[in-house]
Amino acid sequence: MKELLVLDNVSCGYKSGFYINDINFSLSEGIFAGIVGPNGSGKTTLFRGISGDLSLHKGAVYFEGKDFSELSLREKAQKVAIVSQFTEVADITVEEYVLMGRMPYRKQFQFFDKKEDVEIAHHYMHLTNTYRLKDKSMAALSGGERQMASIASALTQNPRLLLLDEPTSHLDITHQVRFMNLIQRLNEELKLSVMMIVHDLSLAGEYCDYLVMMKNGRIFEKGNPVEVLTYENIEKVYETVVVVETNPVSGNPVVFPVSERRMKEFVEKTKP
Ligand SMILES: Nc1ncnc2c1ncn2[C@@H]1O[C@H](COP(=O)(O)OP(=O)(O)OP(=O)(O)O)[C@@H](O)[C@H]1O
Repeated sequence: MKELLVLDNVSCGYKSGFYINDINFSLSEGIFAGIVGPNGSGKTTLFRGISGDLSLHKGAVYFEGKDFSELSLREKAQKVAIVSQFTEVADITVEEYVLMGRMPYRKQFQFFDKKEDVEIAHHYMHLTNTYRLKDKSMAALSGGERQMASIASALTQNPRLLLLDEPTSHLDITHQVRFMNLIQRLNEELKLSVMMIVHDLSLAGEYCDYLVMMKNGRIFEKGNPVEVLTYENIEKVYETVVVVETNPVSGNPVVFPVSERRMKEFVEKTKP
């Protein structure tokens, strides 16, 4: 399959000290990829390096074979859309906010939204169940609703790759699963490639084709969920005891935490 995104020995970070280093992986077109790793391991920094928000200290990011840093802002926005963890919101309506996703397609001196842009925005608002909030102010939405409006806005950009920074963090389990199913459908039906930062390892295992596991600014492991989500890898990276089982329906790995007390009892019971 064609390679969409290639990270070649990427290093980037902040003057104050934190850097991600030696990042190498490639994503094929149509992939649903996940980034996992503990708090502070560099997942968001990696996203910022890919999008060009942070300049690279070393290495390069290639998108469809071209050096991504050499594309114009407009070209970048037509290829990659990012939904970040904390969306800053102005006091504008949900519809106005979602329509902002069409900016990269506006012609110079085009001051009004074209009918086609409004249709595209409404289509994605229906898909994300945010059309009902169309006239509400972004500032008056719940965290989960705001996240869905951000997704709608990102989709109206018609990107080739959607980068999602912890999109399920504000959602209850019903909405988490609904959201992941929606992204899975978009991935399959629109051939939209997706890379998502996911904290819930079982969700990552169930939905992603490919995982990159980060630790202290480096890739600890990459591959399919079965290769990456082993209890040995998780214990080394998260310094937490877990049990990994196989989901009987999907065959994907499911990760269970084990409390300190139960672990002690288990060790006592199984002592020879
Ligand atoms: N703007 C910044 N300036 C300086 N340091 C930063 C900045 N943003 C993040 N960092 C630091 O870089 C490190 C990695 O942060 P990053 O946000 O990439 O981690 P993460 O894996 O996404 O974490 P989380 O799971 O908590 O969101 C952290 O130690 C953080 O404090």
